[in-house]
Amino acid sequence: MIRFENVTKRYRGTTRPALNAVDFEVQRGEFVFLVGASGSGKSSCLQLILRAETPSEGRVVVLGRDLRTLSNRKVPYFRRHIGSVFQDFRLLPNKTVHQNVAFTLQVTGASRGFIQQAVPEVLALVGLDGKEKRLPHELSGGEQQRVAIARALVNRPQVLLADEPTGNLDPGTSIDIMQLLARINAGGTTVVMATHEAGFVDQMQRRVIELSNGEMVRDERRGGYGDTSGLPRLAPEVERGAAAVAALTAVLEVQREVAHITGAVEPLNLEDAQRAEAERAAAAPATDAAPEPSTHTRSVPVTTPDVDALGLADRLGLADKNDRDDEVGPTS
Ligand SMILES: Nc1ncnc2c1ncn2[C@@H]1O[C@H](COP(=O)(O)OP(=O)(O)OP(=O)(O)O)[C@@H](O)[C@H]1O
Repeated sequence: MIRFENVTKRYRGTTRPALNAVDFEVQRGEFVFLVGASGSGKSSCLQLILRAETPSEGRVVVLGRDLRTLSNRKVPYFRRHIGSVFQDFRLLPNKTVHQNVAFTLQVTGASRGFIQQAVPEVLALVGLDGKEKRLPHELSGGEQQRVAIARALVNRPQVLLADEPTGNLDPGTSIDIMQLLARINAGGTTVVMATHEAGFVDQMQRRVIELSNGEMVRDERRGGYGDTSGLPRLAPEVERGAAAVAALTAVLEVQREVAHITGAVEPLNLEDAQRAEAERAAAAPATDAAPEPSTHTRSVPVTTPDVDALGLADRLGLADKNDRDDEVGPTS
């Protein structure tokens, strides 16, 4: 149904190919996830299937047509068999839900009678009955994506391409959209979806094609997302540094009060301490494990005051000595 034969794609003005000698075949009715880090070539694959781009080398064959030999004049007819949805929905803002979907049929010259029948049917399929007269801005993100899916399906395409279809949606809405795509696939439509959603890929256990720097590095029948190290994530060091600085600030406050009472404390320079903490955090290997309490907070040269007596212990969480391992700083 879709075949990439040794496909290389070089965009004008770039040195590294976006796709390099990629080979795979998708059978009718399959659900295929395209995964890989940003820039690995997922969208380029979808653009080639849609004939929005052409390969620099190799062949792309879709629905039995070699897209190299497909004339520009025939591309709109070819695309009627390929539905596509994108992260940003791409709806016509001044047209209602019904008009957005009907528009696709109007440009292909469908009869009025067919449009009147097909549009409500496909809107019901995606769960949008009753919302026909709404404008896109009167819909939630999930509903807008459903309109885009309805529009992609109204021609009853054999293939549905989805480029990060849940990328702009909250987790709950994303699950609804994934369930809808799975249902469409169960109805016989071949689905090829580029995604960064590791959770969905892991749960659905469908075919996974993984790209890395334009090379196909995995093609697994029932796969998971695999290596998530390429996904953006918060650096734990920053959290640890923030917690340590909060602890240092607290200790400084104790020092100041102790100094006020006893006059016996060496002043601690917060900037020096922060710099030391930053250097320590940078030197420490990144880890997902719960951060160790900063050792800096324990080596501050405070002359043993009776902290409890200062009335600050409870406020700083120092009263119970058994709770030393508690993280300092924001906890949620
Ligand atoms: N029209 C273009 N002109 C030049 N370079 C492009 C073009 N489209 C994509 N590229 C480059 O091709 C490479 C692959 O991009 P592509 O969009 O296919 O990756 P992707 O895996 O879909 O990324 P993302 O997950 O961020 O959408 C990137 O280096 C990108 O900069």
